[in-house]
Parts: sequence; structure tokens; C-alpha cells
Amino acid sequence: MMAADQTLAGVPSSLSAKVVGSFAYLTVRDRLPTILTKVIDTIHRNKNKFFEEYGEDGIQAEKQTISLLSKLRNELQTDKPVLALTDGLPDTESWNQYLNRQQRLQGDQESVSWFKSAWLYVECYMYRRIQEALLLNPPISDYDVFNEGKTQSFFESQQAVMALCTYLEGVKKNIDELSRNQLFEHFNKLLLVSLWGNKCDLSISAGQENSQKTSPLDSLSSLQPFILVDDSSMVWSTLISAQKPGESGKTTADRVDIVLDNAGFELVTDLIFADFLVSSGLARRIYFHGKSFPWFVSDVTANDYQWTIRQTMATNHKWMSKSGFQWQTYLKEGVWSYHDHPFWTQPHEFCDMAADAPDLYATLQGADLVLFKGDLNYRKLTGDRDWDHTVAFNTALRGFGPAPLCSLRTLKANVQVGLQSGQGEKLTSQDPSWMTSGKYAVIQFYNSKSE
Ligand SMILES: O=P(O)(O)OC[C@H]1O[C@](O)(CO)[C@@H](O)[C@@H]1O
Ligand SMILES: [Mn+2]
Repeated sequence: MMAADQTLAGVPSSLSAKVVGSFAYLTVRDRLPTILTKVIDTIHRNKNKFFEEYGEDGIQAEKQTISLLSKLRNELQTDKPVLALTDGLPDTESWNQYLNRQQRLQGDQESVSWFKSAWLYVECYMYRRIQEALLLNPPISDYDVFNEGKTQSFFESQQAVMALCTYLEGVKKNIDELSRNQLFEHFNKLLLVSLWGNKCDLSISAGQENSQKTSPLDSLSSLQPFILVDDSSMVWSTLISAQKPGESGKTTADRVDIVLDNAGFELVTDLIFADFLVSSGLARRIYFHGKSFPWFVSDVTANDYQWTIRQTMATNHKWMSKSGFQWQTYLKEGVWSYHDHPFWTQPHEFCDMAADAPDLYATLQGADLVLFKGDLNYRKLTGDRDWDHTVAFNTALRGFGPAPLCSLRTLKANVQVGLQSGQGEKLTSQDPSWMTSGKYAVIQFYNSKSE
């Protein structure tokens, strides 16, 4: 049987912790156990809450869950084989099949394990095992172990959110009088705000405080040199060329999909951008795609999405609460909708989507533009492989292209394609941690239809 590295002609190997000293290795060795320890601590701190809600059963569930999670941490730290899931949920079978697939790729000699197999796979698997530990303990199955961090990030970013909502209100006030150039400028600003909003995830910092305290609008121009690929003009022209006369008499693109990443400040920047797209008439509808269970510490679930809109409505800042009410109205009217699909919480590279989640692929095909937020989505777009930096984005996508798409990502993992020749080497010599510090970003676009 072939080794994992040689499975596909011309396609580089998956990043893996087996490369000692690599970012994948450091993540599996240091960051993932830290995240698990924090999860255990959070559950323990909430013991009384579980007792109040479920009595003795709550206490038992707390103990059992902690014991499963400690076992998981031990398996990880001692590089034990990855185990099949036992919780019998709708996605269990698919996870177990994926384990077999990894085993086939790896060959029979060694088991699939934390430090030997694909980093993307084992990191995703850890979050699914956290979910399993909770699901096997029914009274606390719905408990979101990452909720505290996500809500804290939202509250700590209040000043920045207020500044953005005030800006949005100003734009909307005379939106019908704006020239196309002025509209483009606002579009670009809010796209950049949503891009840099991705700095605020909690997974890279293993859950440490990570919020936005100042108005991001003020720092956009100083951040421009850190954008390594800027295809924003292609995003704009895609929207403009998708415009069709709608029922309302307005000429708009029909649908923009946003594949969300993190809750807290980043989610608000995405909602603000989506509000702008609709209120400016650039898009008629927005589909938001989120996670169906807590994922990578700070990712958005349906609960986080609704909570964020409710909180925004409930503040006593005039423009912020006005924005919240507007978002609620968009949802009621179906202008906005939230969708989750099990594929987003699976470990697959996106080039597998058409075969492994054809319904989701078909849904995305209905969009005029799909925006993929964040680093993990970028890893999945490119298969989390050891690509040369100069390889074209569409080569790394390996046939994935349900609709014109754009990745809005700050770099937090060592995969980056589509750079100019020499650009990667220059960055490495100037700033060795350029791919993982979150300091750099890309706006990277691809449209299979324009090939
Ligand atoms: O929220 P984002 O932008 O996807 O970033 C999360 C990133 O942090 C990490 O967890 C760091 O290990 C990456 O695996 C992941 O890509
Ligand atoms: Mn995330």
C-alpha cells in the first residue's frame, strides 16, 4: 500500500504533527491539550449549575464527562490510535468511515494516531470527541463548553461594535444618493473589517482573551501592507455582474453566502457586511452557514448567531440596537437565513464536498458569491497540504468551485498559496512566523466559470 505522502500524483502531503517542530506538531503537542484542559476546567467550574438543574444526575454527568475528556487528553498526549466514535449520532458512521479512509491512505503498518496522521483530521476529530463526551452524558449534552469565551469576546468588543454600527447607519442614511465609486469604497472598507475581524478567534490563542477594543475602521490603511493577496476588486465585479432586476424592481445579485467562522467580534463584522450588501442593493439575500455543534473554540453555532442578534438589539446604544432590530427583521422576512450542515463539522477537504456532501454543494451552487471566513476554511479549501507558495489558488482547490468564491482569512496555519515568486521567501526572512501569527491576511478569489 502507498504511504500517505505518495497517494495522489502532484498533490503534496497533508500537514502533520509527524514533522517534529512544525506548527502542526506544536499545535498537537501544546495547544490542543491546553484547550482540553480548559474544557475540563470549565465543566468542573459549572458543577453547581449542573446540580441545580439536574440534581445528582447532573453531578454524575459532570464526573463522567470529565473522565472521558481526561482519557481523550491522555490518548492525544501519548499518541494512541484514533478510536471510532460510539455515540450513534447521524454523523457517527461518516466519521468512522473517514477514519478507515485515513487508515487506507496511511497503509497498514501503523495506526492512525494524533502525531502520525493528518493534522486537519486529528484536530477536527478532537472537537467531535468533546461533543461525544457530552452526548454520552445526556443531562448536559447541550452544554456549550466554549460559550463563556464567545460571549466574553462579544462583550469586550462593544466599543468597536458601536463604532461600526454608527458608521453603517451613516452609510445607510444616504445610500440611494451614493455614486458607484462611493459605494465601492464603503464595500471595500466593510469587507476589510470583516477580514480583520478574523484576527479575533479563540482557538489560536488556546482560548485566551481575544477581542477588538478599538474601532477597526481607523486601522484599515495601516493594515493594508499586511494583505498578501488582495482580490477585492474581483469580489466587487462579481457582485456587479451578477445583478439582475428583482421582484422589488431593484437590480441586485440574488444571493451571497457567508461561511461563518468565529462568534464574538468577527461575527458582528460579518453581520454588518451582510447588512451593507442588502441595504445597498448589492445582494437580495444572504445565506449564513454555521456549525451544528461547538467547534474550534470560537466558531459560530445557531445559538451564538441568535444570541448575538438578540444582544445587539438589547444594548442601549441607539445605532447598535437599531442594527440588531434590522437583522432580526431580515431574518423574519427571509432576507437572511442561517443554515447548518454536518459537513462543516467534519474533517474533509472541500474538494471532497461534491462527492461527500452533494446536497451542500448543490446549495452553494445557488449562490452568486460564496465568502469563506477564516483560517480553518482556508485549510479545508487548500486541503491543508504542503503546497508551494506559488501554486495557483485554483490548483490547490482541486476542482472545488460551486460558485465564485473568496477566502477572507488571516494567516494562522502554515499553508499559503497564490503568492508571487519570491514573496514567501522574503516574508520568511523578514518575519519567520508570518504564516501563523494572524498578522497577515489574504482576500483570495476564484471563479471556475471564468476559466
Ligand atoms: O478561527 P480560524 O480563523 O479558523 O482559526 C482557527 C485556527 O487556529 C488553529 O486552531 C490553530 O491551530 C488552526 O487549526 C485553525 O486553523
Ligand atoms: Mn474559528
